[in-house]
Amino acid sequence: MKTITFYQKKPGVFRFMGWLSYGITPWLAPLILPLAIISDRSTAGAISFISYSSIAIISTFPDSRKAVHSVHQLFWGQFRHHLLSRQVSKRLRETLLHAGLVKKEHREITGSEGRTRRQEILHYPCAQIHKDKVNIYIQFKMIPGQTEQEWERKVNAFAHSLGSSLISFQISRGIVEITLQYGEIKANSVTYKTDTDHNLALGYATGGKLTWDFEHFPHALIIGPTGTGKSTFIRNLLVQLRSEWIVKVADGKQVEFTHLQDLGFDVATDTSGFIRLVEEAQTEVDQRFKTMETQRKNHYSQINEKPYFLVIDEAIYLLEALSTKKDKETGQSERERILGLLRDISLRGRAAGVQLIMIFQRPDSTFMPTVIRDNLTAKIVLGGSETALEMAFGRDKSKQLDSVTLGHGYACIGDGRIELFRFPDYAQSKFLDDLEQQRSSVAIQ
Ligand SMILES: Nc1ncnc2c1ncn2[C@@H]1O[C@H](COP(=O)(O)OP(=O)(O)OP(=O)(O)O)[C@@H](O)[C@H]1O
Repeated sequence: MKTITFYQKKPGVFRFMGWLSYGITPWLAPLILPLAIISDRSTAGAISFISYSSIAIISTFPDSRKAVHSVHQLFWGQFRHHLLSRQVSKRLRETLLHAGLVKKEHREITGSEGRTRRQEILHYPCAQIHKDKVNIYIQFKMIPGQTEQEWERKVNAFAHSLGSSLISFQISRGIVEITLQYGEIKANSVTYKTDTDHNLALGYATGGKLTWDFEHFPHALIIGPTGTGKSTFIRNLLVQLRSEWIVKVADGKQVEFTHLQDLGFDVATDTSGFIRLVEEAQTEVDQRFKTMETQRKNHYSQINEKPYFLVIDEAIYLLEALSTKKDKETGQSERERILGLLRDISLRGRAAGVQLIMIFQRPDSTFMPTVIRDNLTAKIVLGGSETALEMAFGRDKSKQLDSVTLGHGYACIGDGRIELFRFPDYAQSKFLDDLEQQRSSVAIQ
């Protein structure tokens, strides 16, 4: 994280010249040093010439060019950093002034000729500014006499003046903390899980990696209309599921995950397979509960069980295909029965370590009754469709969300904040290669 200096007054030209000279030091040094040290001008000139020629020759080789470039960056970067501090400070000073957050003091000043004039002195709040590749973090110390309401009313002005979006804002004990996002969230690399912790990375948010702690916030609901990168996102999740964990996949589209069968995964592609996976998962919940009861334990890890994932892709296709004809004996249709089992898993799965990951192309309350939806505590919407956001996060919260581009989504874990995040593009072929490699390395061990 870099620190940006906040100049309460416009820095003078000498400071600018000072930083500029510092910035070009590596380029001036071969000229100035020989002239300063050697009295014979022609010898000094020859040394300078040799030094510059050597730099030019060195720069033709890629490796040594890198070294020359990093020396240049070391010095020039400081000058650029000064320019950035000037620019940011200027914008902040203007914003603070227009927002009325500056204390003005008037003093009578008597000149040498004995004439008195009034001078306005501006007192800006002290500020600490830091930045990383995505965010700017500003911390202001309120001037005594200012109120929190005065700052609250003006907080958006800081985002506008720095051309960023407001991520968070907080006031406590006279300290105002503002986080602004100015850069694009980068999500270039797929996350491979190397630890055994019970969490999965969803992607990258403004504060860094966004992780889903599935132990505390069980089950995920993922909604993404076609073409929003749903399958890509799921690949990013699946690759993190450790090989000792139990993973079952119901593939409603019958294309996306069928290849996983070749790698030993239990994949169902038709209705009967889907029914089997749901029944098995629910039986697993029952059995784990029974074992926990007999052993007087209250968590699946205490009975040496591993996390169990039932991933249901394009759940609507699978649920739609289930019969709605009521059974004479039970009075329940097949669809109602399966929804009942899913509801049970969603309710009791946490303690048993059985997780549901349900993926929908379109939100539909028939196939996602509120009672199940509410128990899927990690909610993820890809592509930002209005209805999908509304269904996942509620009308009030979703109103504030902008539409997003491909590769982005919104996630809300538990009752937390809705976070904009980005996930990496991850081709099917690379995903299958990665899984194959993971499986073979486990086999070798
Ligand atoms: N994070 C990303 N960044 C850039 N491009 C992406 C990203 N995710 C997906 N894409 C691209 O978007 C296209 C659609 O991706 P994907 O097939 O995962 O979407 P989908 O929602 O599953 O679509 P469908 O429902 O039609 O299968 C692909 O060409 C993919 O390369």
